[in-house]
Amino acid sequence: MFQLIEQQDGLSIGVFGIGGCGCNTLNSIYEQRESKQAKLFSVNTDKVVLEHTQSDDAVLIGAELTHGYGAGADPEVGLQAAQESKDQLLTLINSCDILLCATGLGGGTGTGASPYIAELAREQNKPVIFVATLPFSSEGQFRSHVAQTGLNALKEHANAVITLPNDQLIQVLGDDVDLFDAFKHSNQILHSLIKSLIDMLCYQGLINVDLNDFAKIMDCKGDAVLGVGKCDLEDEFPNALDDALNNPLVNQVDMSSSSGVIVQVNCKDEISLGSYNLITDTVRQQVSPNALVICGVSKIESLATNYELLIIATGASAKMIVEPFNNAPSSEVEQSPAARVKPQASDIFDIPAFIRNQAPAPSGK
Ligand SMILES: Nc1nc2c(ncn2[C@@H]2O[C@H](COP(=O)(O)OP(=O)(O)OP(=O)(O)O)[C@@H](O)[C@H]2O)c(=O)[nH]1
Repeated sequence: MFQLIEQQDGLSIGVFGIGGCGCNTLNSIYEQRESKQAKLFSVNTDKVVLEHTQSDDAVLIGAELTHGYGAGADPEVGLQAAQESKDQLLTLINSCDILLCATGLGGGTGTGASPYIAELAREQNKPVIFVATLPFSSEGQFRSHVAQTGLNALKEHANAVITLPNDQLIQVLGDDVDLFDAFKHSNQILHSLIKSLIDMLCYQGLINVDLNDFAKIMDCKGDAVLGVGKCDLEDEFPNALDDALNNPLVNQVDMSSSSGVIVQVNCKDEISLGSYNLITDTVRQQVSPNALVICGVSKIESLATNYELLIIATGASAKMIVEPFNNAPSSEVEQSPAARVKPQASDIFDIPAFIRNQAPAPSGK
């Protein structure tokens, strides 16, 4: 259990982007952020990616171990890199009250460093929430297995882990979607989940969900789901609710098994009591009568739409599980970081880091 947290003048939220995917998400958040209440921290073993990530503070983890060349898709290297940089990570962790982290599971840095960062945060009594992508099936069984092992480790330490399987990008956006557009879309979802959390925690609500309510819900073990729905008119609430509860890009969980739920309604102006009741009743009907349901309402004039619903359910069981790993073909086992050399082209950041890293090293380097 968490100790009660004294909320001072302002809550300090640390948004951590860990590994290549996490850093891409930070770039998207940085470009669109409205307030500096949330501090953005990039964490990577890859120096070049870090230099191209927009954040308030950056930590190159494992500089001695990897020389800034990434973790080579080896989570053990990601873990050791984070352990080498424990003091710098602790400085960042201790500068915030709550950690919201974005990462991509399946590579070395995010998969290896994330559970360790979550563990450090829990030791410091800080609530820590992860939003993590799972790799495309086409990336191979080796990466799926690495991701699944990392996810299990992450769940042991983080308060809540929300997963976005990349495969669902294809199902939702279609086979023809450009890979970069698909990632942009996914990063936008990661961004919107994190932004809604920041809004809920930072704005003083009419009915307020504070950090201790939040910590209570986050303390319910099991799978977590977090969804956002938006609308301009009150009679569009059923659709917005459906969007929040059934975002096809977020791994679905069985709401009826969930033991804790936060329903947060943000509105630009006001909301009728009838609509508020409709929203909270609909959510209550989906969960067990014993579940702890906390509802909040905040007025946020800067919202892009008139209403925004945020639903966080924890302690649930997953509806969808990543296929277990059998035998990884040896050809899929990737090179060690020391054996890899990075290309230097200046337009390289048009290519997601994990694809860049699979490209053969340029000859002569
Ligand atoms: N949705 C989304 N997924 C990404 C993105 N970048 C990478 N991924 C996914 O995340 C997984 C891990 O890739 P990275 O984040 O680049 O890897 P890393 O954690 O930095 O690890 P190393 O490169 O081995 O040091 C990949 O297998 C992809 O499935 C992105 O921008 N968006």
